[in-house]
Amino acid sequence: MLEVNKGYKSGFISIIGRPNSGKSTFLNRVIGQKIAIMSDKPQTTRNKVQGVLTTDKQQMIFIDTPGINEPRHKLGDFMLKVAKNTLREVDAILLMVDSTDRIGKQDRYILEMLKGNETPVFLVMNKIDLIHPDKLLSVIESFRKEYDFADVLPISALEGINIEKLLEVLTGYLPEGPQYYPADQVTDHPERFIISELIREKVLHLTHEEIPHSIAVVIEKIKREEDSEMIRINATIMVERDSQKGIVIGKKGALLKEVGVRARKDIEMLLGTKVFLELWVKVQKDWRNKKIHLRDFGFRDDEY
Ligand SMILES: Nc1nc2c(ncn2[C@@H]2O[C@H](COP(=O)(O)OP(=O)(O)OP(=O)(O)O)[C@@H](O)[C@H]2O)c(=O)[nH]1
Repeated sequence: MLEVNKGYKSGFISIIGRPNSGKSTFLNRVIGQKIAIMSDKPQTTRNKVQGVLTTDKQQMIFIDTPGINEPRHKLGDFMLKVAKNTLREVDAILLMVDSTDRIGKQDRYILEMLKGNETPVFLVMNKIDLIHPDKLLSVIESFRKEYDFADVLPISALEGINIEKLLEVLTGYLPEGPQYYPADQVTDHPERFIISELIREKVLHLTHEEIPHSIAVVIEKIKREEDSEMIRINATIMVERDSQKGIVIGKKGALLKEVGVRARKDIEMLLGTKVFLELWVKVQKDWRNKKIHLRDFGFRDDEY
């Protein structure tokens, strides 16, 4: 699942902009029925995953970046740093603007925060259904004077104008990458995080120093078996190097098996039912670079 298939693209996209600019309307429009609203993410998550758009060619993960819209005095230095770091690590940023508004103090504040950041920023001029094209051009001009946008994309989130075009442009900026979320995932499972942590804990316990804490466990599937109380869980342990894969699997699979036995016991306690746990180990070279994102997905990071 998390292997990078050649040509498959995936990435994290931060949607920022003033309140009322149409961010929610946009997300609903983009993702519609396909939305996987991650409303039950653990409270510790910093950036909320708002929706995942999966096709056979790409996966776009839209995240909310708290703190961006706040005036500076309301933010601690730490939060500000966190927000800035996030914006540096996503693959694209959509700055959503209500085209009927003039550029304002808050927009300037956001643009100021983006300066020096190399992530492509797209100016999304929303609500074009409400504005004359001539006026639109002058508003765009006032924004472009302030920032070097990767592209300017006029849309109407409400009426669905130019949405496909926007996605197409965005796709061009996504890197090749794995499918982070299963395609069929409609809602996130609240126990998902705890289960992944239980498995991760067993791996770390049984491997000592050789395996860094940055390993992650991705729960691919949690499914109740038909006609039985048994729950089937498929999980992948992500490591960074082949050598680590060998360690986690162990001689003739002994270590992985032990991880499975111990984790299964705990998970059965947690869920109060029999569990069939299937574990895989995969090497994902770029894993560490995606660390920030993964933390947002509910993976703990002890170094943070
Ligand atoms: N005419 C028109 N109205 C829109 C469009 N997009 C959003 N709106 C309206 O603008 C208002 C604000 O939209 P939201 O999607 O809630 O805005 P938001 O940016 O998510 O707002 P916050 O949650 O406060 O940050 C709503 O009444 C929407 O119906 C559009 O393209 N055209």
